[in-house]
Order: sequence, then structure tokens, then C-alpha cells
Amino acid sequence: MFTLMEVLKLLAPWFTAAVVVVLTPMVKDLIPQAVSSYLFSIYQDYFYSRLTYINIEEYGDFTRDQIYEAATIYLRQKINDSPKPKRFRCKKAIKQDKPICDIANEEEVIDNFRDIRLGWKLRVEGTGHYGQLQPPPDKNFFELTFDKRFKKDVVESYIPYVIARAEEIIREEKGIKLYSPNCSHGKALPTGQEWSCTILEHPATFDKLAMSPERKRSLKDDLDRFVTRKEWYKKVGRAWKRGYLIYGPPGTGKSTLIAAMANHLNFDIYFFDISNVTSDSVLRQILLTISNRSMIVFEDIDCAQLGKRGEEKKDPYYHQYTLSGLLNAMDGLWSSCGEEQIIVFTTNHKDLLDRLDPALFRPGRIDMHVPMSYCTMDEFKMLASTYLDFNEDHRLYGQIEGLFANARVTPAEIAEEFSRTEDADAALEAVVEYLKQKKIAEESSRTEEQKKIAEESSRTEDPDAALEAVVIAEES
Ligand SMILES: Nc1ncnc2c1ncn2[C@@H]1O[C@H](COP(=O)(O)OP(=O)(O)OP(=O)(O)O)[C@@H](O)[C@H]1O
Repeated sequence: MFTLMEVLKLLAPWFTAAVVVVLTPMVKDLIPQAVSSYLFSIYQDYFYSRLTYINIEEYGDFTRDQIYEAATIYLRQKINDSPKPKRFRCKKAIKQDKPICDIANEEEVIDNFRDIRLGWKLRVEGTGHYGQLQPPPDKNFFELTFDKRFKKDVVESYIPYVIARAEEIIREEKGIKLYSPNCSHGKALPTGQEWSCTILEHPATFDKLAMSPERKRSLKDDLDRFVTRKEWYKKVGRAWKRGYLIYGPPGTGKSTLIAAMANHLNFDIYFFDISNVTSDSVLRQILLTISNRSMIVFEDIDCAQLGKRGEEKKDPYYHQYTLSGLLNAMDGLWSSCGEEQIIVFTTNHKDLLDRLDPALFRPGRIDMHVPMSYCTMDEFKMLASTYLDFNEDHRLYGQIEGLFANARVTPAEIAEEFSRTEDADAALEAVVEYLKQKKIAEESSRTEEQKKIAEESSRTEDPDAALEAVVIAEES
């Protein structure tokens, strides 16, 4: 005995033929309206009973869904090939070269995968809280439609294919995104609105960076090893993340190095200002929205008001974030959500880090310390090569090296001198003059300091009080 569905399946080609015939105007006129509608509805029921739908929501448990994000990127390319969609959504940031077109709501994009026909539709579901001052955002989701016989192939092969393809597209696209937190009066915004994004157009590369060649090579090797070790991290049961602490005086190239690292890896950068976060849960919620293959940068960590663990002073009105909140977010839930992420902390005062809990900087959280220093002669020559295209020896190099021994100068100061002219002789002479002036200024400030210390210690005959006065004078 045949079941009803089997009978329908057998008759499907006949139904199709019948529908075509019925719709042909000449024949249509000969068949009563009621009969043609009836045949058409049977065909429709049969057709739709074969379909199944998968909803892919933009957010699940605070995090942006990986399939949703991948589908957005994948469909961006697909809409160029698909004849179906009549409407697109287009956007372009000022710094972007060309507009980006995305699928519009309710428009369908057709895709084919191993003879499976798939339909993608972007849908929006209103949350209905329109009277509120800050209504929760609408829910976006993709509706993926296909013949239900292929459910296993779609879930196990097609969706992973879409994710892998999206990752390839990201790698092919040059633009690195730079995210900064979108905060309003110190309060984090609702999910989906945390970050504003621009395109990073920083031309920094490792080649142009003035940094000791050994340090540069070891950092580059470390980054290259990190991105290829997915299986290793899985094998040892660790989150696929790596932490770097970049430290050095202002102007030694910490921000330039971050841009060079992002350009080298083609990772997006998220600048994280912890002082805008009002609580641990908000901090965790924001961290969870950070996508894979990105760098999370905590700048000037010594300025963040993070005490040692257990000593957090919570200000009920503003700074409610805590060190343990940051540590938990880094180690806990967040670690298991994102992949292939790099955390960078920067500071101008490595010694001031003593104020912070050493737990923050143990291996596993901070795996590599990267010092950035005042200009050495080798770094000076690298800057001359980058800025002046000057790669030979110069009569002034001996003098400049001698002056470096007495005047501390940052690569930023040298870069500024080199930016004024393209004539190598004139630029190097200007540097000599600059270093001489700097030496005089540093010597006179040292003399002033010594005078102050001598004055303070001469005010008392008590050796302890004199020592204390000297320490105060030195600190000031
Ligand atoms: N090591 C370097 N190599 C090449 N250029 C550099 C280097 N250091 C500084 N510069 C130049 O100086 C400018 C300022 O440097 P940068 O902002 O990277 O320094 P920083 O250490 O991050 O400073 P701050 O601590 O004040 O933020 C850069 O735009 C770059 O042109």
C-alpha cells in the first residue's frame, strides 16, 4: 500500500505539468476557476511540505552568532551573482573605498550547494517596546529554506562551508576594522550597539618600525606561530588566545607596533576603555561581542583604577569595574567564546605596574613582554631609511651616536625632525642640533635637581629627616 505522501511524490511531475497547463491562458479559460484553484493549492501544499526552515538569529546569549556573522559576509558576495534580490542595503564609511551592499529585509538570495537549492532571507522581528526611551533593538535573523531531505547536508556541510568561506573573504579583504567603545555617559549601551567601527588605514608594518631586529623577529615569529596553532591549543585544552604587554616611554612606538601587528595578521582592533564600564557583568557582556581574529587593546593600563585582587574599592556612582571582573572575563566565559584573539596591554610606566596585581601579568594572561625604548643608533638608521630613503653611512653618524649617549630621544622625536625635509644632509644636521639642545636641557634639569636635593638636606641635621627630604625632592 502507498501512503498519501508517496502517491503525491509519484504524481508530482504530473501536478507540475498540470499547473503549467492550467496557467496557460487559453487552457485556463476552458477550465472552471474552482478546479484550477484546487489543483494549484494541491501543488502548493505538496511543494511547501518538502521545505524546511532554519532560523539563524543575530544574537545568542549576548554574543553575536558566528553563523549569522559569516552569512552576512558570505551573502554580501552572493548577491552579486544572484538574479533574485531587487533591493539591497548599501553603506559606506568615510574612509572606505567603496560601498558595501547587503541583503535587504525580506529579500531572498538563492544559493546552490552540491545540487541543493537554498534560499536565504533576512527577517526582522520587532520587540514591540516602542514607548520606551531606549527600546531594545529589533531581532534580526536569517531564514534559510531548503528541501528537508538535505537537512543533514545543510547542517553538517553547507553551514561549515559558509563559515569557512566567510573567513576566506575576510582574509582577502584588506580593510582592518578599528572598533572603539560606544558609551554614553559612562554607561555601556545595549547589546549590538557597543562598538563604533572605522577602517584602520595605518600603514605601519614591521619593516618600517624602528625596533631592535631581534625583538622584531621574535615578536613576528611568536605571532606567526600563534595563528597556526589552532590544533595545539585544542590539544592542550587552552583558549586560542595570546597576551602581550607593550611598555616604553611615550613616543617609542607602542601604538605604531599595535597597528603593525594588526596589519601583519589582518586582525581587527578593539580599543577597550575600561573606565567606561560600569560593572563586571557589562564588561563581560561587551567582551563577548568581540569577534574572532581580533586584537583587544587595553591602553595605558597603569592609569586604569584597578587595585590588587580583594582590594577593589567600588565607587557606587561611577567606577564599578573591578580587577577580578577583568580577570574573570579574561579567563572564564570569554575565553571559551572567542577564538584566535590577541590581548594587548600598553603602559608608559612599567615600574608602576607594581601597583597592579601580578596575577594580571602571569604567563597565560600575558605571554610576552615587549619593551619599546629610546632610539638606539640602529633604530635611528632604520628611521633614516624609512623617512629619507637614506641607507648609507654618513659623516654625522659618529657625532649622533656620541650625542645619544647623553640625550634620551624617542623615535617619535626623530620622526618629527625627519618629516621636515627630504634632504638627508639637512635632516641629519637638524637632528644633531636637536640632540645638542636636548643634551643642554637635560643637563640643566639634572643640575636643578641636584641643587634642590642639596637645599632640602641642608635644612635639617637629623639624618632621617634629611633622607626623607631628599626622597621627596627626587620624587617631585
Ligand atoms: N619605533 C618606531 N618606529 C617608527 N616610527 C615610530 C616609532 N616610534 C614612534 N614612531 C613615530 O612616532 C609617532 C608616535 O608614535 P606612537 O604613537 O606609536 O608612540 P607611543 O609609544 O604609542 O606613544 P604614547 O605612549 O604617547 O601613546 C608615530 O606616528 C610614528 O610616526
